[in-house]
Amino acid sequence: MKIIEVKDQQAGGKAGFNIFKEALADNAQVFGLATGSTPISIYQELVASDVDFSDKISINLDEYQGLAGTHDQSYRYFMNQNLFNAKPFKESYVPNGLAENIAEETARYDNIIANHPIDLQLLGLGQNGHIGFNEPGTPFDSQTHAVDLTPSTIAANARFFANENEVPRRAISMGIGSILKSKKILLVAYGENKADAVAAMIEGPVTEDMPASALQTHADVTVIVDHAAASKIKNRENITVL
Ligand SMILES: N[C@@H]1[C@@H](O)[C@H](O)[C@@H](COP(=O)(O)O)O[C@@H]1O
Repeated sequence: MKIIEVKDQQAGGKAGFNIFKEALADNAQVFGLATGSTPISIYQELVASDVDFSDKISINLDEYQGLAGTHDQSYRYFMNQNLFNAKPFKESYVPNGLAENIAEETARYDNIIANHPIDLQLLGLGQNGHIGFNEPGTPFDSQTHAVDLTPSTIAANARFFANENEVPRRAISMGIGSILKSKKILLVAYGENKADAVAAMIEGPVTEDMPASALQTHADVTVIVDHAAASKIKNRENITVL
């Protein structure tokens, strides 16, 4: 893994933006995208730039079950607000949170991923080490699946809702197996509350108890962290400090 340590989220946004630019220069066609507060500074850099995604495809990691794309906490809505309205793609896929037949929806999504191999996958990191909504215990070969969110994820995501009761209990997520098929992966994490998960992801055992540790098995992963998120990494020789 290539580890880049930056001063703050703004600097992380610029470093992440450069990786998107490199991918575009390398003829990337399909971008795997993420939600949460972490990717916002990268999206701001993309929106402010002359980057053109109008002939590219995006595939998002996940969506809450039960929320329409027009709900202001749905991930479709988040993506429209933070990126797609300003930088439209030729096609932007997000799981359908209102799908009645979940098996059909997950199969449809797997088909989309199979038909559009992801060139660059952007990831945030849950405090418990989740990537997308792949909670601890998710098999490393998983495809798109329905997820029961853990109490810690529900509590962590409650900050975006009026109260914890309004946080959906279930989601649809791209699987770890699908994420690992991406040509290149960029994971971003900021803040002290991510420091344990960051260290475990990079230096801990590769175990399904720590979903992000699966990234140790991938050949092309870049991690962008701020000082606080990097603070528990033991081997500092591998870190490029910008
Ligand atoms: N499903 C998303 C993840 O994809 C994201 O990485 C995580 C961290 O969010 P934040 O970046 O706001 O810390 O939140 C949610 O659970």
